[in-house]
Order: sequence, then structure tokens, then C-alpha cells
Amino acid sequence: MLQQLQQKYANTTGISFSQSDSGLTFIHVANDQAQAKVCVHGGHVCEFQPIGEKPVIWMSEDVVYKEGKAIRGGVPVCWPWFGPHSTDTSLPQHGFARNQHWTIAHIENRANGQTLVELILTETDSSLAIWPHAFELKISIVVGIELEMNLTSTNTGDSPMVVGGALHTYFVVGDIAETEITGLDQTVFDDKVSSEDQIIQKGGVLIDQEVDRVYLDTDTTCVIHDGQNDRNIEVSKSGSHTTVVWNPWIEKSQELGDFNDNGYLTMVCIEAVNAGNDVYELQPKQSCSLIQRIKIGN
Ligand SMILES: O=P(O)(O)OC[C@H]1O[C@H](O)[C@H](O)[C@@H](O)[C@@H]1O
Repeated sequence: MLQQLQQKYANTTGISFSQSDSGLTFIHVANDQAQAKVCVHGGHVCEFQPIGEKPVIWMSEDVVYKEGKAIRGGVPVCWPWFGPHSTDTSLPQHGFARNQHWTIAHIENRANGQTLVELILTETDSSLAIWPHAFELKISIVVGIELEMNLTSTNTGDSPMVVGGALHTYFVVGDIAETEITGLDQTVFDDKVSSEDQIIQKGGVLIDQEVDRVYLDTDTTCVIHDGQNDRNIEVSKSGSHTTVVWNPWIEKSQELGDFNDNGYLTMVCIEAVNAGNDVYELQPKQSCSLIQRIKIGN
């Protein structure tokens, strides 16, 4: 498998491949603007680092790369639903796409110096058993000064299907105590920690306890002000009117087996989400796109 990929892309500059001990395949991208690492399992961006910058994407020190298991860190693709399934909680949290093998559809160096990596997932016997729809899910990952991830869902079946999900990005920060997230002032959110709904955000988001908030009716750009690293990370999106901010804090970090105990001190998730009423009903042959863009700001 690895050898075949290496041969196929031998002439594509800056592309190489590796495998985890458990056999998952990684695509490594290195161009003049940035470097990135993508895991084929889950269609999952694991690393993104513009040249001259520190890493932007957080990955758990206790990550487990294993077939059928979601990767803790990076950018999990939650699909076709976000969080628990709305009617059947025995179904996997955040859908099934992050637990499946995807295929490499296309890798290309663009004239402007960016690299495009496209991965595809289609229905399988196991997906049909829990979600009875034929589909094509494509993630187009553009690696440049900015990282763009475009998740396109297409209904390839003959009945309507409802699509939700998320680009559930884990960001690195120097010290959570010196971090503020702006862009959500005056936005209404549901608080999944206290179970209180319809709270209005006042000012920036500071994290000094477990935070799991679903911000509603918002498509604004969020900025992570990382005081320790003296940098801002800009997170913009389209195709989503729901933004989730998550940090598991002390106890939950300890509970999650693949999350290093002190990991909560150096990460925050800003997630471009389709959930609740903010989902798509796709008719046969229809598509929708969820896009998140990430760059180091001023
Ligand atoms: O542990 P996972 O299934 O990857 O979910 C991690 C987190 O994802 C989102 O941020 C949800 O809002 C949280 O409630 C959940 O804990």
C-alpha cells in the first residue's frame, strides 16, 4: 500500500507517506508555505504548521491511531451528525465518518504554491446499517499560508437525507490561562456543562473551567488570542451557523483515556458545526459544503 502510493505520487513534489504501527496511512505535505500531515483514516488533518510558525493544530500526547477509533486531536470530521444522534443514543457520537477508512482521490501542487489533498468516503455496509443513505463525502484540504478544509456532502441515493456534522478542530495555545477567544460577543449559546440554554456571551471567551458551548446563529470569524505565544489564530468558516467552543478541563481530560491529563492547558477546540436546526436536507444529487479556514493573523 505504502509503496504503491509512493510510486503513484513520486513526481508530486513535497508529498510523502508513512504508516502508524497499527497500519493507518498518513500523507505528509511540505511546500514553501506550510507543512501538514493528514491521516487517510477519518479524512483527518493531524498537523498544520505555516513556515516560520509554531504548530497550529493540537494533537493529544496519548493519541491512539487505530482502525475504527476516532483520533484525539487534529480535525475530526464529525458526520453525518454532531454530538449524540438525535433519536438513538446507541449510535456513535459525532457520526461514523471519523471512524472509517477514506480513500485518496487527488493530490496536486498548485501553481500558487499551495497543495491540494482530496479524500473521499462513500457508503459501506457498516454505514448503511446505521444510516441508510448512499452518499459521497469529500474533504478538500488546501495547505498554504492558510489551511482550508472544505467538506462536501452529496446525496448519491434516491431519497432525501439530512446532513449535519462538524470540522472539530483542536488548536494549540501556549497557556489556556493567557488565551481569549473573540468573535462571539453578544452571541446566544447553549451551555452543555450547566445545561442552561439561551445565554448571551459577554465579551471574549476565557477558559478557566470546563467549557462546552454551542453558539447559535453565528457565522463570524473567531480569533484565538494566544498571549503566551504572542500570536492570533483566525478561524473563519462558511456553510455553518453554529460554533462550538470546547475545553474538557481537568476531570474530563483525566477521564478520556486518549487525552493526556494536562492537555487541557494547551488546547481549545473551535468547531464549525451543523447541528440542531442548522442542518441540510439534501435531495438526490444535491450537495452542501462546510468550510473552515485557519491562518495566523496579525
Ligand atoms: O470525545 P468526543 O466524542 O470526541 O467529543 C469531544 C467533544 O466534542 C464536542 O466539542 C462536544 O460539544 C463535546 O460535548 C464533546 O465532549
